Amino acid sequence: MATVEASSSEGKGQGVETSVTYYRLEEVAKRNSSKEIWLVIHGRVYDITRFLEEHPGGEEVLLEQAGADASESFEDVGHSSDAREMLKQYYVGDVHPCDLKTENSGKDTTKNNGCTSCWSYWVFPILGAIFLGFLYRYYMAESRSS
Ligand code: HEM
Repeated sequence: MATVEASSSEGKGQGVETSVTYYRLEEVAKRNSSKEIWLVIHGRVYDITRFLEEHPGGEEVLLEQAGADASESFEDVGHSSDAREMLKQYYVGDVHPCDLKTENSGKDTTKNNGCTSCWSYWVFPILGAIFLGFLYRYYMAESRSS
């Protein structure tokens, strides 16, 4: 079982113990039988086995997403805030951080493009400021000479 237990309990009697279980995507992918269905929504892992028959949208759509990342299809439907609230009951853990990284680097090409172009966010304002500085000095020199 490829789970990592990340416990950050603050000690006995002090607030709620917060422990997160991380699951690798390959492990989630195995839970795709009618006996056990897990899926991922926004980096969180849900065991929706007991929810299958209750789902207002039907079993079929959930079975299609079994063991996979259903974030997109979940959002496409435009689920209500009640539906989002329901998710909490089925939460079992988070996707392992290593899998979150590969997800981004593999699919999100805009992120790379964003990084290569981010220098423009500070270079252009600086050049603009220098230009305005020169302009100001020029006008000051002009007004003094006249
Ligand atoms: C554990 C995750 C999910 C929960 C708790 C959930 C919950 C709900 C609820 C409460 C509704 C009733 C309408 C609403 O309140 O928004 C609904 C409708 C629906 N859901 Fe889900 N859902 C889940 C996952 C999914 C996924 C992965 C799909 C994939 C396509 C899906 C497809 C639908 C559809 C098609 C409807 C019917 C929408 C309609 O009739 O307008 N749901 N769901």
